[in-house]
Formats: sequence, structure tokens, C-alpha cells
Amino acid sequence: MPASVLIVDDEKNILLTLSQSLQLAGYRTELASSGQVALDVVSARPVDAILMDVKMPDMDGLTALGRLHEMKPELPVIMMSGHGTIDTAVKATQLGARDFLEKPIARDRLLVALRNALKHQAVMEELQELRSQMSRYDMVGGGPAMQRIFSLIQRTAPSEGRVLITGENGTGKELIARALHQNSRRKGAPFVKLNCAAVPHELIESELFGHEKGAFTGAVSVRRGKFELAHEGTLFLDEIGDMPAAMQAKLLRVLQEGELERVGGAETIKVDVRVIAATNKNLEKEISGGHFREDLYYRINVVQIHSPPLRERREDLPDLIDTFLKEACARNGRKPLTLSAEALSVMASYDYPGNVRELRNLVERLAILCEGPVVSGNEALELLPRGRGLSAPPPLSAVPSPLPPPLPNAAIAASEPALPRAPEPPAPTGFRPRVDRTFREQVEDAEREIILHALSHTQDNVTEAARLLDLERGHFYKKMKALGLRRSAADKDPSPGSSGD
Ligand SMILES: Nc1ncnc2c1ncn2[C@@H]1O[C@H](COP(=O)(O)OP(=O)(O)OP(=O)(O)O)[C@@H](O)[C@H]1O
Repeated sequence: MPASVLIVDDEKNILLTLSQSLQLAGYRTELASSGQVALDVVSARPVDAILMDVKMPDMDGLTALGRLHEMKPELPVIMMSGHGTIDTAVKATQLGARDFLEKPIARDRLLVALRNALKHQAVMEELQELRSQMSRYDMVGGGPAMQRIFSLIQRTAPSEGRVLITGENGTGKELIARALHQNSRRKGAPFVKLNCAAVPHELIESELFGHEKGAFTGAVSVRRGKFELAHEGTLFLDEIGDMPAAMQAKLLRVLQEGELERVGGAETIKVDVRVIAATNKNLEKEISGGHFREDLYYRINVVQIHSPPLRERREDLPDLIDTFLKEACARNGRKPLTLSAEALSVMASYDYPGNVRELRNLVERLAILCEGPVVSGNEALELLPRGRGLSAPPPLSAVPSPLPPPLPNAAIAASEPALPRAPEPPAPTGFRPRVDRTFREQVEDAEREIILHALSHTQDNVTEAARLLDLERGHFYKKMKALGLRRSAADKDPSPGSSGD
């Protein structure tokens, strides 16, 4: 549909001439003989742009412009005047006019001004839509990759289609899964998450399907699994590429038939769950290597959303940094910080192997350590891990900075409370600090490692393992439970209940 232009002038001839020119150029026109009539038209029906004279009896153009701007700040208005002075033009711009034309008006100049005003308007509307999508999905990023993701979320969320989200760690896969749930008809029901890589293989079935009382050692009461908990809602299976083969077959059955049995149970339970899965692995490679079932892959991969690494969408960095900086400053009770152009270019030269999660942590660190109010290039430089991931040398010479250098990992470890002494201290087996998992997740990983190591050292004797780590036996049990570890059949201890915890 052609754009509609409201022309406002008290001189009939001008109204008719301008209207003719615009109609010839393909616009629809409406005519108003005064500022008041223009206000009435705009409040009655939509117009796309206004062309308005300054000098009119009753209500002059500038007064009408001020009122219009209050009513519809986004509506583009082009002012025109036969006695245009610089002052009037400046005033009109201050009141929100998009352009100012001098009478007599050259047709070409008029058409260019109108085209520009409408184009500007379209861009603003697009930006507005993007902003509202971003706040709707709790995700930041206006670049083409994020726009593609928003559009896929918008089209997929209302359906029942299963979605496979792929991408490196920390790229926002869980946020996408949550956005899909929040924008689906299931949003009133639970969103339940299971990280398949974080649960020991022998526990994953009972985590997903639940268990009956006495199903195995430690199953002291009936427990509903994640599928039951997610009934009528969404189950997010993170790191599905790490699901053990036996479990993949069982998952396939639930996806095909919508029913399951709890571990140790005979009753068949019907579930209505939308499954969204995520992985940082290449599942096609996993299939060729015999580690992932092809039939399961096709079941979970109805729609695929790929979340690219941050280094491939650097255009999102300014928005992400700005958002995280505002959040971090508010959280740490300090005045808002801004980034200098040098700091931004330093931050943009880093590759972020831990993706958005790593960026968020670095920005938090900036908010805590920088003096402000503007972060300098050197402060940003000091913040980045040295010698890792820089895609190009930062454009600054490394001069001394007011910031302390980043804490080496050893120093961080040294500032943590030391583990209790034990007669034969078991060392964590394979834990390495990572930037792609949160602090809490890494501490839990380390705790799980320590406990499993102690248990293997004592042939699963819990009392002995707790003693070795200098922990209360009851506390040791609680920790195991919180970390998703269960006592194995080999555990020769009496039940934790008998210890009174
Ligand atoms: N587009 C985004 N806008 C705002 N925050 C984001 C965005 N993408 C990721 N984040 C933030 O980055 C962190 C990691 O995101 P998320 O947990 O969704 O990533 P993930 O890909 O699921 O990671 P993992 O594979 O390690 O589970 C979170 O703090 C999240 O809020």
C-alpha cells in the first residue's frame, strides 16, 4: 500500500499543487487547512508522514508540531515555510521535525526529504521490534545471527516441534530453550532442565524417569523423574550428546510413545512433554562414530537452531557489554560505568573461547575493579587472559594500569579455604579450571571429583571416605545427595538415617 502523507497549509493552491506532485510520485495524500485540523486527522486515523506549513492562522505550524510530537513522537513531520529563518528551522528541529523545506518547494527536494523521512521511520520501527523481541526473549544482540535466532524462536515456539539447539558452551543455548518455552502454549507449566553430562551414568535413568521406593540402594522413597515433573511443560536436555547409549534407547521409546516406567516400577505412566535438546557436539559425527543413535537424532532434530560462537558475531559485543555492565554495576552498588572506544576495541579483539558466559564474567570483573567512570583501553587490556584467544594484537601499548593484574589460577586457589587435612588426602582426579562453566558449576564439579575419588579410595566405604576428608558423615551424605551422587551397592555402611542426620 502506498504511504499516506498529510499536507497541512492554509493556502488552498499550495495544498493542491503539493498533493498533485505527491500523488504523481505514488503517495496517497490527505489535506488539512490548519494545525487543529491536522491534529484531528492524526488522532482519527493513521498517516505515515506530515508535510506542514509554519505560518498558519489559529494554530501555527510550530505549535501543532509540538502537540503532534507529544501525541505521536515517532511520526515523521517535515516543516515548510516561505519566510524561513535559521531560528525557525532550529526551533522546528528541536520540536522534533525531521526536515525543513523553504518555499517555493522544489519537487525533487520534496521527494528526497519525504523518502528519507519514511526510510528513517521504517528503520526506527524495525529497531523497536528488535528491542521488544530482545526483551521478550531476555536475549541481547541485534546482529544478523541473533535476528535469525529470534525469527526461528518466533516461528518455532508456538509449535509442538522438538528443537535441537547446537553451539559451543556459553553461547546462550539454554536461553534459547527458555525463550521457546516462554513463548509456547506450555509456558504456564514447568520448564525442567537436565544436564546429561553432569549426572553419573548410573543415575541418569532415575533422574529422567524417577524411581520407586527400594528400587536400588539409597532409593528410600518414591521419586518422580524429570519427565513427570515436566508434564504439560518443556524438558530441556542439555548436553544430550553425552547421554549413555542404553539411556538413548529408553529416551527414544518415551519420545515415540509418550509413556515410561519409573526405575523399579511396573506401572506405565503417560507424559505430555515437549523435549528441547542442546549439544556442543557434532551429533552427525557422533552417529558415524557409533556414539549416538541415528533414530534418536531424527526424533529430536525436527527444527535445529544453531547459536554461533561470539567470535563469529562480534557485532553483538557493544550491546552485550553495555547490558552486562549496567547489570553488574547495579549488582555491585556502583555508578554506571561506560567503555571508552579503546576499551571496546580491546574487548572486540579477544576471541572469547568461553563465549557470552566468559564475556559476562569479564564484564563483572571490570565493574568490580575499574575506577571509572570510563573504562580505559589499558584497564580492558589488563582484564583479558594473557596470551589466550586474542584474534589480533590489541591496538594499545601495554602501559601500567591502575588495575591489579588478573589473578593467576593458583592465586585464586590459594585464596580459597584449604581443604580439611586428611590422613591420606585424595587429590581431585581430572579437574581443570574452565572459563565456560560458572564458578558454582566448577566448584560442584570439583566437589564431585573429590568425593568420587575418596569413595574409590575406600572401596565405597562412606564412613571411611568421610573420615579421610575430615567431614561429618551426615554432612558427607548430604553433599553426595546434593551433587546427584548415590551410594553404590558396594557401600557397606549403615543407612544415613541411623546416624541421626
Ligand atoms: N544473547 C544473550 N544475551 C544475554 N545474555 C546471554 C546471551 N547469550 C548468553 N548469555 C548469557 O551467557 C551465559 C551462558 O548462557 P547459556 O547458559 O544459555 O549458554 P549455553 O550455551 O546453554 O551454555 P552451556 O553449553 O555451557 O550449558 C548466561 O549467563 C546467559 O545469560
